[in-house]
Amino acid sequence: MDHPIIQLEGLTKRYGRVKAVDNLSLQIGKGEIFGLIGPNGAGKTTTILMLLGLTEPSAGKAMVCGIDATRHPIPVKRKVGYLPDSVGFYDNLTALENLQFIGRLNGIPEHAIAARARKTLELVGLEKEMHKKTSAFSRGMKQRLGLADLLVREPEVMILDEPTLGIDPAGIREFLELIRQLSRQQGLTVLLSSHHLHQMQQICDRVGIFVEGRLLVEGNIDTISSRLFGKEPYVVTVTVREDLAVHPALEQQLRSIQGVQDVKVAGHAVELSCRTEITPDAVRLMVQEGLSITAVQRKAYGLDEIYQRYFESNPKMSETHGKVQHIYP
Ligand SMILES: Nc1ncnc2c1ncn2[C@@H]1O[C@H](COP(=O)(O)OP(=O)(O)OP(=O)(O)O)[C@@H](O)[C@H]1O
Repeated sequence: MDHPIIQLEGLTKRYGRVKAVDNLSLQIGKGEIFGLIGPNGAGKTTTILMLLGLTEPSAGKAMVCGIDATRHPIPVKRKVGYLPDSVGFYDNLTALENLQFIGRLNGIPEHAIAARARKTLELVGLEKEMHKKTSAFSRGMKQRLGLADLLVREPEVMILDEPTLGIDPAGIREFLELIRQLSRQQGLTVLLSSHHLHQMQQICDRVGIFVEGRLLVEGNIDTISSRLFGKEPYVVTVTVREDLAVHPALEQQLRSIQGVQDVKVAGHAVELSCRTEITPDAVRLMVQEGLSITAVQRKAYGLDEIYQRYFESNPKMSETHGKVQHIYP
């Protein structure tokens, strides 16, 4: 990577006997959206705290925008905006007043504060609500205001910890889209920590999977997926209108198609596992048998499956021998 904005080298944090973060090395480039994924206690928050200079590492280094976060925490805080999972505001002030107050605290010149606060509220989609008191704000509106609170300081890096917690589904979509736009339009680097794998899949350019303080794998989701599941059979589910109990011969007919490894018939659906793409052959056969196809769905291996493979069944952990897998496209 040419110009990493975040550079972690051998970063380690011990709390007594617990290694909350264990020898973490990672680089994140300008404008990237990077997702930190892992079960509770994996070390995500501790990593964030070290990046912000709020916790001192036991070993290793965290550099942000070329600044050592441990030695120079104050200049780092000027470059990094942190959105915790829940943000507090002065309830008796309006959104605009809250933001102006934050601007003043952060040394924005008085003549520039009002215009910058308004512009930022427009950017996060709160232009209509800027004169409302924040006591009347919903959770989603508060998260947007949290984002504005961070953006008004014009950071280079945004660190967001579970930013969509408690927001409704439509609000989540809009919020994620907003983060993506900000990153793309302003070249903002985003570090996102979340347990919501679907959301992470939608928004992240790269993810890192943590467990017990160690980074097990990092890379682009599609690339990790094809590495992990590239040799798996294709799994296709074909659904029909008819009850397949009255077609007892179908299973055997499908098994005779070349490339088919397994066939499971249940109710109105057939699940085919195959070495090659045989969906057209299977569908043709089923139509010839007089069946009415209502859906054909190929199994996709996304972040959910990757996560499951890494922790819940855990088969790959021993193969990594404690080394991180850097997976490049
Ligand atoms: N101040 C502390 N004192 C002692 N142990 C701590 C402290 N902070 C974190 N830990 C321990 O460090 C480990 C990593 O915790 P951390 O909060 O970084 O995990 P996390 O991945 O952010 O988890 P979550 O998803 O629950 O937020 C855990 O075992 C935790 O108990």
